[in-house]
Amino acid sequence: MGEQQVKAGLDGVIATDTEISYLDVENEEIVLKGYDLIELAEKINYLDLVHLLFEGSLPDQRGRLSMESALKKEYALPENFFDLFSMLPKETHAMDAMRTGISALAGYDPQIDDRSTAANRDKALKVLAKIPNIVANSYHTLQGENPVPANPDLPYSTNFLYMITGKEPTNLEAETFDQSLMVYSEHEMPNSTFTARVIASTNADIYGAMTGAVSSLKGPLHGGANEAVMHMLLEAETVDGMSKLLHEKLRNKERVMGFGHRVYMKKMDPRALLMKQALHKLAVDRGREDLYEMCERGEDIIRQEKGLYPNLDYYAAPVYYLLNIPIPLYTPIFFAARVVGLGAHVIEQHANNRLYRPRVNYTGPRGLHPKNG
Ligand SMILES: CC(=O)SCCNC(=O)CCNC(=O)[C@H](O)C(C)(C)COP(=O)(O)OP(=O)(O)OC[C@H]1O[C@@H](n2cnc3c(N)ncnc32)[C@H](O)[C@@H]1OP(=O)(O)O
Ligand SMILES: O=C([O-])CC(=O)C(=O)O
Repeated sequence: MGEQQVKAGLDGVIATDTEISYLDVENEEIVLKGYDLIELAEKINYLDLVHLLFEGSLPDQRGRLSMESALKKEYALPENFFDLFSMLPKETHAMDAMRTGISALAGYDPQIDDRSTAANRDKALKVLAKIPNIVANSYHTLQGENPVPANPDLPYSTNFLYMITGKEPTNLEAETFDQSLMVYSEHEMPNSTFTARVIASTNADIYGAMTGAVSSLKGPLHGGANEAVMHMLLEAETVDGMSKLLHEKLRNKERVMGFGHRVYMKKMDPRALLMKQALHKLAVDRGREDLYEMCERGEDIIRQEKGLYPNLDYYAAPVYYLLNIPIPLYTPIFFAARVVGLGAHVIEQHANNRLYRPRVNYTGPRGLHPKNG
């Protein structure tokens, strides 16, 4: 095999054919099954989008109700499941607790070794049904709080937010949270989706693929950035504080969390723009226009100084803050929203599988020999 040029970070490398989604950078469109994700996020709700990704079409009223009722039947976790979380050290990060929960679900699924599209869809729906319970209640358990039981009278995403905060959300809160789940739902081939597909390509099961994806998503260069953004905003405290902090970070050549993207790099992430608008509405509602102004100031500075634009995590973080969501749950929520996208990718991988097994450009020594004895 002759030497081939390595693309660091597989930048620009095409990993697979897919019918799920595509980042059309030229036209600034995130294509999801033929639709524009932003238009979907403005017009439909999260469960409609789940229907689109799993069934291939937007639902009518009957399809919507039947998907919601199928999910509700699967809300409950196996008996004594929360004991798992009470055994973990109190310091365990919410992402690690969630990863443990998803991994543990594998043993309860009699269909685990069935990789057919129908069985994989059932399994992905089960994870989707149970993920609000795992995210909210692994956290509550680790905090020494009582689990918040699901309220099946609420719509799926409203119930998710309710289980996190323990309070029934207002319409504005519920709609904003639902929209955030939509913009986080699927994004072509990020590191976590690639991880899931690589794992699935060994014919491993969907729980294994998703557990691996959680580990990938936790990293601060990926999903972990939303938490880091909120810590930065809290450290900055004020609009002027934001200027000071960012200039200091730039002087120290630090990466500023929530900015830049492998694919958008020179353009604003359209999902960030939608969350920016959502933040404005919430900030006005809460009398926290200062938080919105801090974010705008940060956006201006990083564009002027580095030519970089915010990604989704930059504006999702303050949105979650104003929804009274604890910061350690920001990345688990990102993952929960992405279960649908990951599920679709594992289904597609198993339906037309070839093992991922690339080669290397070896740069180490050759011809060495161990000494005898
Ligand atoms: C929803 C999501 O998961 S979106 C991603 C969330 N992650 C973040 O917000 C973390 C901050 N951002 C970053 O670290 C990067 O922009 C990434 C990881 C998202 C993309 O990285 P890559 O495509 O690999 O770009 P790379 O790391 O090579 O950066 C290219 C250049 O831009 C600079 N750069 C990129 N992002 C940033 C940033 N956020 N702050 C400061 N400089 C940056 C790099 O320092 C580098 O400069 P150099 O060429 O002078 O060394
Ligand atoms: O696409 C990426 O590399 C990261 C990202 O924005 C996402 O996963 O939503």
